[in-house]
Amino acid sequence: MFTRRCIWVNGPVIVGAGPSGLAVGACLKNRGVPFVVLERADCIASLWQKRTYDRLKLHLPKQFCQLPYFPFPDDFPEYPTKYQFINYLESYAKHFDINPNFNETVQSAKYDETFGLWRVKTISASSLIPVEIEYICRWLAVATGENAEKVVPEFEGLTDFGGRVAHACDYKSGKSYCGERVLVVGCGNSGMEVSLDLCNHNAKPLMVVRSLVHVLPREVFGKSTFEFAVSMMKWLPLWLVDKMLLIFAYLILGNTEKYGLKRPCLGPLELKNTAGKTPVLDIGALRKIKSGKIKIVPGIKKFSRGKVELLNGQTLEIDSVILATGYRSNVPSWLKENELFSNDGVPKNPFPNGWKGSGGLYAVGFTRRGLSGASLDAISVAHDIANVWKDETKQTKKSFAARHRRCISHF
Ligand SMILES: Cc1cc2nc3c(=O)[nH]c(=O)nc-3n(C[C@H](O)[C@H](O)[C@H](O)COP(=O)(O)OP(=O)(O)OC[C@H]3O[C@@H](n4cnc5c(N)ncnc54)[C@H](O)[C@@H]3O)c2cc1C
Ligand SMILES: NC(=O)C1=CN([C@@H]2O[C@H](COP(=O)(O)OP(=O)(O)OC[C@H]3O[C@@H](n4cnc5c(N)ncnc54)[C@H](OP(=O)(O)O)[C@@H]3O)[C@@H](O)[C@H]2O)C=CC1
Ligand SMILES: O=C(O)C(=O)Cc1c[nH]c2ccccc12
Repeated sequence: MFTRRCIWVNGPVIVGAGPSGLAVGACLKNRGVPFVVLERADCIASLWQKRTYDRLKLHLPKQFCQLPYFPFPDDFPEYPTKYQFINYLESYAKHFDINPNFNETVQSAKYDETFGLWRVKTISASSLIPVEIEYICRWLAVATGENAEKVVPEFEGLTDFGGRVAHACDYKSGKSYCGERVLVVGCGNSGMEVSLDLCNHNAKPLMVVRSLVHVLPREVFGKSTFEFAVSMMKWLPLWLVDKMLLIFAYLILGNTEKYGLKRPCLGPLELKNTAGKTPVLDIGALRKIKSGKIKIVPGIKKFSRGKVELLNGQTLEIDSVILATGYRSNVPSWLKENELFSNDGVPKNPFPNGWKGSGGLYAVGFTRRGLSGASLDAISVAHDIANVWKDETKQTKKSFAARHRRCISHF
């Protein structure tokens, strides 16, 4: 049973209260534009609060991770812990007085051509009886993130496996895996860091590497690799910066291919830009791979009770499986639109041209450039909305009320 409500918003509706949603909210506050933030979870930054492991730290230096108009505290380390980052985001929301509507999942959003307005339908689970709400607004800012849903591939026989199977987003610590042989599927930053954490808790990780991967040292000669790349890109073409990164990686890490980690032909930054594949920034997993504490294994053929059969024909006994197989956007499941967003749920136009659609639609945080990309989007989006909002609110309140009434009676 549902009760129904309809709400007019005199400003944008922002979907998602992660760093992107908070950043665009803060930028709008600075310009005096009212808004509503809708969040499916019961807290801000749910990815960071609920779907990350305990020992996670930001892997880019802090100056690339702070949001607009509110710097990190001076005493933050170069790589803040997830708890420090969450505290910062809580202070951010408080500082800008952003109060999202929690436990409210957007089910659909559709542009109403007749009225030139967005109709955003949600289900709110805050009270005992779920409430269906329709928000009506001129602007819609999508901030649901590139990591909204976990990717769980299908594997033959996995249902017969019998042991514990978890996605990396549900992994907290290696403590409960102590002594176990754990198959970690995937070798992105999650797979590498989960494997390292398992090692540190005396578990025995076997990491599946089915294709090619760039592993870079997090620092080159005491300076962040990412920072070095960003400064070099001001002067040099991307391919040349990539070549330099690969030379440094070779000098510092050696030939990773020797350990089963073959590099793609495209350089790490070019691959990030074209395919969105993030290079691994190594924080110690490679040392464990070299010493044999993390074992690299090829792709999976199938599972059976307590066992995995690999593509090279080898069968291994394992106790548990962790799927570090990545994430995807959920935009196609609720946004009825196909101009700004592709079927994959990310903007069709690459950075820096993917933040604006038509009819007052915006995307924040889909640049494949992490938190710094989200901040840039937020500034552009708020600037754009604020200009139109000011013009439109100059119209008499009467005309707004009339539009609002007509639109609601239509509903
Ligand atoms: C483990 C991990 C570590 C990372 N580390 C870094 C790093 O060090 N540096 C960096 O720059 N980037 C990092 N990233 C990238 C990451 O994408 C950003 O840090 C950041 O979280 C993106 O913010 P966002 O607000 O766009 O998305 P999210 O943080 O995912 O927030 C989106 C919000 O939208 C909500 N939502 C989704 N669908 C709906 C719906 N239908 N209705 C209502 N609400 C909805 C979600 O509940 C969520 O709270 C990391 C990512 C992961 C997975
Ligand atoms: N410290 C930090 O700040 C951290 C940051 N992150 C960030 O979070 C985001 C997500 O990272 P992550 O979770 O690692 O996801 P990724 O998408 O980066 O990696 C997914 C991995 O899973 C593999 N995979 C997928 N399907 C299969 C399959 N069927 N069989 C075998 N392997 C498979 C992929 O292999 P293939 O390449 O062959 O498709 C790839 O190695 C990234 O942007 C990352 O940088 C994550 C962890 C820590
Ligand atoms: O951590 C992530 O997922 C990011 O997207 C951050 C990021 C943006 N550009 C990069 C280039 C190399 C490594 C990480 C990133």
